[in-house]
Amino acid sequence: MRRIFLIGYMGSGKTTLGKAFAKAAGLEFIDLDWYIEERLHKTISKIFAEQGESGFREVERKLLHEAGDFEDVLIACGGGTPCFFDNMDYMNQAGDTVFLDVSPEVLFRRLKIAKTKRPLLAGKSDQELMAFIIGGLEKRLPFYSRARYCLSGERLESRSQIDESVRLLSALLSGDKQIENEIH
Ligand SMILES: Nc1ncnc2c1ncn2[C@@H]1O[C@H](COP(=O)(O)OP(=O)(O)O)[C@@H](O)[C@H]1O
Ligand SMILES: O=C(O)C1=C[C@@H](OP(=O)(O)O)[C@@H](O)[C@H](O)C1
Ligand SMILES: [Mg+2]
Repeated sequence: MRRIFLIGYMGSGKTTLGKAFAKAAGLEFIDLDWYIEERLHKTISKIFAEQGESGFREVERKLLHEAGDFEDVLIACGGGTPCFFDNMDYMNQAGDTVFLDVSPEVLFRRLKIAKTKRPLLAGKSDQELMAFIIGGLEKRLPFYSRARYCLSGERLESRSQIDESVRLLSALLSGDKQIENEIH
């Protein structure tokens, strides 16, 4: 039985790489944000607007546990998932956790064009967005760094880069020490 949790900042590529890796590995793919939206019949932005961030975090925790019961699954978390309650402990005991590591500059480039669906970023100017990413990463790294594995998520911009990252993740999870040396 395999259960993999992908974690990392917004825009690090959890959804993109998770979907591609699950397909290649024959695992079910669950994007936690999409799962929440389906179960509640509401967008993430609507949940934030109606229940505030604390309401969203309660729902996120509950549905993380629900999805975390499934077997042979890859779960792409939301950027904040590991940073609330005992979610990181839960994921580390339920399966393999992988932190997708991406620099603030690359996150900025990706998130600049994908702000609207992310309520924490909506309406921010370029300067505010960059400051928010740097500050957010600083606060969240202590949680992200508790993942069992770490992989660079910088190269996910084309089909061939995604395929290569799928290969690297597969080698990392199968215990290839050389890959661990390459990425650290
Ligand atoms: N080729 C690309 N060029 C620029 N941005 C991209 C490209 N592919 C994806 N993105 C953006 O980068 C972000 C990262 O992808 P995603 O998998 O959604 O990250 P996460 O799930 O970690 O937030 C997405 O918001 C997406 O819109
Ligand atoms: O970082 C965060 O706190 C969030 C990240 C989002 O997921 P992605 O990381 O997939 O964008 C989503 O869960 C919500 O908007 C909050
Ligand atoms: Mg996502």
